[in-house]
Amino acid sequence: MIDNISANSARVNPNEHPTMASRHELCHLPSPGLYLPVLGHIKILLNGMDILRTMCQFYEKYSKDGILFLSTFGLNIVFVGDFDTLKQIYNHPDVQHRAHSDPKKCIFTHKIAEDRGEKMGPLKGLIFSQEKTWVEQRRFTLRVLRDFGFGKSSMEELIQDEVKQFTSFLKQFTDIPVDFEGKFNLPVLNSLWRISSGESFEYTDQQLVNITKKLTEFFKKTGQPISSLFLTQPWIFKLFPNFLGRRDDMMMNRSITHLMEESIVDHKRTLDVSSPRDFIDTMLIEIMNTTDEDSSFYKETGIRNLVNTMFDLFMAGAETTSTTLMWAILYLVREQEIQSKVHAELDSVIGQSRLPSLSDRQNLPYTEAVIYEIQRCGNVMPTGVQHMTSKPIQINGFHIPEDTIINPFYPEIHKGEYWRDGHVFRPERFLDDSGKLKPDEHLIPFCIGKRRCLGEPLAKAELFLFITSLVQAFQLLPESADKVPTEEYQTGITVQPKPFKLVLKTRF
Ligand code: HEM
Repeated sequence: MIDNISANSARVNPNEHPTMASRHELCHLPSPGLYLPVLGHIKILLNGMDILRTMCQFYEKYSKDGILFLSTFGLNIVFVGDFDTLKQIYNHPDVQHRAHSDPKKCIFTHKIAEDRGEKMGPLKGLIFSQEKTWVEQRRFTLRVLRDFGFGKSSMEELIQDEVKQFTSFLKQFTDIPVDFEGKFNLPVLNSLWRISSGESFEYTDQQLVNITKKLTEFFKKTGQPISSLFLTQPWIFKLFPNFLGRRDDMMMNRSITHLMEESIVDHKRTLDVSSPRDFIDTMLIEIMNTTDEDSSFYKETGIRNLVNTMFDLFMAGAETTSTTLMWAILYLVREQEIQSKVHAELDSVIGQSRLPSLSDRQNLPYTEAVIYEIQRCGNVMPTGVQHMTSKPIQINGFHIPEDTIINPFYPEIHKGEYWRDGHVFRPERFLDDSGKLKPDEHLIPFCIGKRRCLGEPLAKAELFLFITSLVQAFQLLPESADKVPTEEYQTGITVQPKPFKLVLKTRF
């Protein structure tokens, strides 16, 4: 059960910590016990470097009714590992914020704005905005992306072009051990960039190769507990500006902002209001037509929202999709029997003379089930994206104060008790007795509720077209019989497989 608490119930003392609920209001929640000011739950810090493994152990040992409260370096987070509880919470109108209700107290979003070189303050764009700005930006982005591509055949053609280019690029690596790390970043990013800005990059574009590399590093680093210091102890970074490589992060963020700004300037110069070409043109026209000063599309505010929304699409869409594709390759290499079944299904439905298309999906239930299983086991965002309560709520009998961070806990949602053999890669769990695809609402890689992933249709199309086209063209083999890649991972916001090599053999 989830309820609102009446307006006069316990409120947060905003002086105690500027970004989150106070300690005494959270200490009744299920947690690993001893919880010190600044350091937080000391057991997390004593438990070694693998934060994800530690969290799984703690979830098993200390959670109650799907709830676990953890604090590291003063960052207090409630994790939810129960599907039904998460469904209620993430649909709740008072759990749709990303940050503190008072913009002055959003250290998290101030940091992001500062990193991006944003002079107009925090909460711009899509992922990190809330309330009016978020509603307007999300509605607009969904509509425009739908008109320009998402769910349309034009989107499919763009991705297919990219897949073709990528498959022929890979032909130079056949029959030798090859490391795939980073190889999906550019084609994935190109599909997204083509849809939103009408442009595309060369795979050899050094500036872009560097940005994608830095973005990957940034995703890895930000998932570590020590990175909580950014949010809770900003004074450290005033004293030591390059602590934890913060200056590099800022440079990386600013080069992405710069890329967006340049593209917007180019679009402004060549804009024809009667014939918008892409997302940027359409938003520029919306900005030109907006006279309401409170609108997130008004004049310079509108431009800054455009820059940040573009940044958000780039950031949210590239790393998640390419990491999922890395897990796809890993599981296909590990599971040769499953790969053979996919080959057989693709050969019988599509053959060799044409590329797979989205309309083939309905005739490829086994392949679709394999993709579901890749998303379930790969679990690329183990703690999703944070939400914050804008009012106190009651969950499963627990009081959660206003301005508390809430994250999903995917290792439990995607691999826990519900799935019985959740740690086994078994696509058949998504098929019924007659071999038809059997989706399961507990599989939620794109999350659930009002803020669920906005790029889901694009991501699903990319996963399907990249995976099927690669398997159609190649046999993916381990480097040698005794070097089968393991499911070992590198933690961060997204979880990547540890680097491994495979051998590609051309099939036709
Ligand atoms: C396999 C690929 C992907 C996965 C696993 C994924 C997963 C997620 C998750 C878990 C969230 C958080 C939802 C929440 O806060 O409740 C999210 C949000 C978001 N995703 Fe994705 N995503 C993927 C691909 C994409 C793509 C391709 C795009 C870009 C077009 C995209 C754009 C976004 C945006 C803009 C948000 C923020 C939505 C909001 O705050 O309203 N994602 N995604």
